[in-house]
Amino acid sequence: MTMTYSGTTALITGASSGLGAEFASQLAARGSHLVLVARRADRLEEVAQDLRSKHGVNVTVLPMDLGRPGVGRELLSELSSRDITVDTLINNAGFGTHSAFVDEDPEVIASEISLNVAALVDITRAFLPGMLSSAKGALVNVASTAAFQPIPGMAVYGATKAFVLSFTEAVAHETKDSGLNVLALCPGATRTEFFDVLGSQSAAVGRMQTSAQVVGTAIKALDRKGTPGSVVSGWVNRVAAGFAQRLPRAVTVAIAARAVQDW
Ligand SMILES: NC(=O)C1=CN([C@@H]2O[C@H](COP(=O)(O)OP(=O)(O)OC[C@H]3O[C@@H](n4cnc5c(N)ncnc54)[C@H](OP(=O)(O)O)[C@@H]3O)[C@@H](O)[C@H]2O)C=CC1
Ligand SMILES: N[C@@H](C=O)C(=O)O
Repeated sequence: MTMTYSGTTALITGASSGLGAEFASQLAARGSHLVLVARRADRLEEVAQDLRSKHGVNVTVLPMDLGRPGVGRELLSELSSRDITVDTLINNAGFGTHSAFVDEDPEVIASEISLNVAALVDITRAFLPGMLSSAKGALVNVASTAAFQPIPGMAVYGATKAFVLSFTEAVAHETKDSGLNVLALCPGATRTEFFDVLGSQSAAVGRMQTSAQVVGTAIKALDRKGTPGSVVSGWVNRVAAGFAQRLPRAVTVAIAARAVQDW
């Protein structure tokens, strides 16, 4: 059953680059109006202008730092004041850190948890009631294959993504009869600005996918009758995630420690 996005509105966090910009592009191509959020206003405007002219959809740009308490309510009241109702929410903004935990900067890891976990939960809580009553859209939370095992060298990042996966699958179950499709998207290494922000390319495990492949996986999963609570992008990543869930925990930690290099 193909989802109909035409005439609905999607709020996408982290839409100034990478997977967020690609979600914006694929949803606009299906006729969805957009609300784009991230910190870099110029990059959001570039994405917005391109999609307005290609697809004739309404695109609202909200430059905002989401790594602060209360962002869910702030976004909701800003959009209510503009009479914009959100049918689809793509919680995509996030970043990673890569070093031994003892060497991590306490302020940076606090921001990482605020953005990857606290903001995602807060924004979901703020918009879920409206999305449940609309029942025309989807909630997609971007987790990672990092969610399937502890990752020495990326301890905080892996834990934030394990949270996102667990949280989203639980919400998917709670809302399964509501008409809202809820999905945790688990990409493996993907060619975006993620590894530049991380400051290391050696944390990329396996063959890189493109943003188009990863977002295509999510859109396809949402189109399926009986959308799963989570989906892993790419068959190699699916096999690896399957092993990670079946092997003894000590073995998966040791494998992850070797796979993520230079920490
Ligand atoms: N690339 C990969 O290999 C993988 C990525 N992921 C996940 O995918 C998601 C998207 O990352 P990806 O596209 O790869 O990386 P990018 O670095 O390209 O995109 C990250 C996005 O998040 C936004 N962002 C970062 N910090 C904030 C903030 N404080 N407030 C608001 N927006 C913010 C950035 O915009 P701006 O700087 O303008 O604020 C940007 O739009 C993340 O959750 C990441 O963990 C998961 C698995 C693999
Ligand atoms: N899964 C990616 C990040 O989330 C990675 O391979 O590092």
